[in-house]
Amino acid sequence: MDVAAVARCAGRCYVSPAFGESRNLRPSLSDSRSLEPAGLKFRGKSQRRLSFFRRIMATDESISARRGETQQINGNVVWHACPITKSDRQELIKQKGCVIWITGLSGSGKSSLACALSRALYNRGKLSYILDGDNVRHGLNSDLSFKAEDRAENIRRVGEVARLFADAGIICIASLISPYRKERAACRALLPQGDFIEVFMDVPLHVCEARDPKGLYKRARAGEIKGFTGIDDPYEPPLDCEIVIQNNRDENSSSSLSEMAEIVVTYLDQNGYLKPS
Ligand SMILES: Nc1ncnc2c1ncn2[C@@H]1O[C@H](COP(=O)(O)OS(=O)(=O)O)[C@@H](OP(=O)(O)O)[C@H]1O
Ligand SMILES: Nc1ncnc2c1ncn2[C@@H]1O[C@H](COP(=O)(O)OP(=O)(O)O)[C@@H](O)[C@H]1O
Repeated sequence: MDVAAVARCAGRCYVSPAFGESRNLRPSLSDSRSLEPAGLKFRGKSQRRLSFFRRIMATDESISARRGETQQINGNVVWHACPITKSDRQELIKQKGCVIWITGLSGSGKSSLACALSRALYNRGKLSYILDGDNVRHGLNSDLSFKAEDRAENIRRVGEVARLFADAGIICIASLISPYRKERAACRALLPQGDFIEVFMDVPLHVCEARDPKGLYKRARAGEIKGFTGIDDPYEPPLDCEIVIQNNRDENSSSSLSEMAEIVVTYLDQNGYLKPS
């Protein structure tokens, strides 16, 4: 789909102009980083070994972007770099790792879009993996509730896992309510600039509530579920996300799902994620 086609969908979906051009924005890395500010001094042979170590570390883009020069050592734990880098992995699978972060109310269509997007990418021979809030809460995050601190921890963990997938070269699709701006911003900050693509499912509460596929809104209205997002718990819509999708069709139209997926695929294509760096 071309830009004009994206514009034709503008009633429901649009790409934020503020972010539409964000390609190749990874910070340039220099070999000048040093462990010395962290208190380590290397001289002679050790200095040469350190140069090699630095060279390896400098190729690990996502980690470098995330951790400052002085943060390669965390207490007694030293970052262990591997000479096979993100770039190597991306070259191998002919795509660029990134995170598509889909946020919105329960029933807004996050999981549906995630699946449609994964299918659309698969059809183009691109590898993606979905981290869905519902599913992750069955395993990794099964210890977390829906109180604010636990939602924050849920989002933090998924953000960290998503970063690892992106570092693997995979297009990671995270679909969580993720109601708080601060936590979404923290996940964005884990990735090199441009590699966190936030998609807002902009669907009014009454539409989500009318869908109510799991009957949760009904139970929340009846007071059986406390702290339900949109009912008696907050949702903070993004102010500056890359893509907004107004998914408020009520009919069971699978074509709208594939159209929405195509909007995201177009964004990825135009921003260079569907080919190696
Ligand atoms: N209290 C409360 N508030 C909101 N949602 C609730 C709640 N309790 C259970 N559920 C169901 O939990 C599903 C997963 O939520 P998330 O992990 O995405 O939520 S969060 O990001 O931690 O806020 C979420 O899935 P989706 O409906 O797919 O959004 C809900 O169905
Ligand atoms: N564009 C769409 N076309 C048809 N049905 C949709 C569309 N978007 C969402 N739905 C339906 O709305 C309900 C909620 O979607 P879902 O993806 O489970 O939302 P969420 O993951 O945000 O809770 C599901 O029954 C889904 O089939």
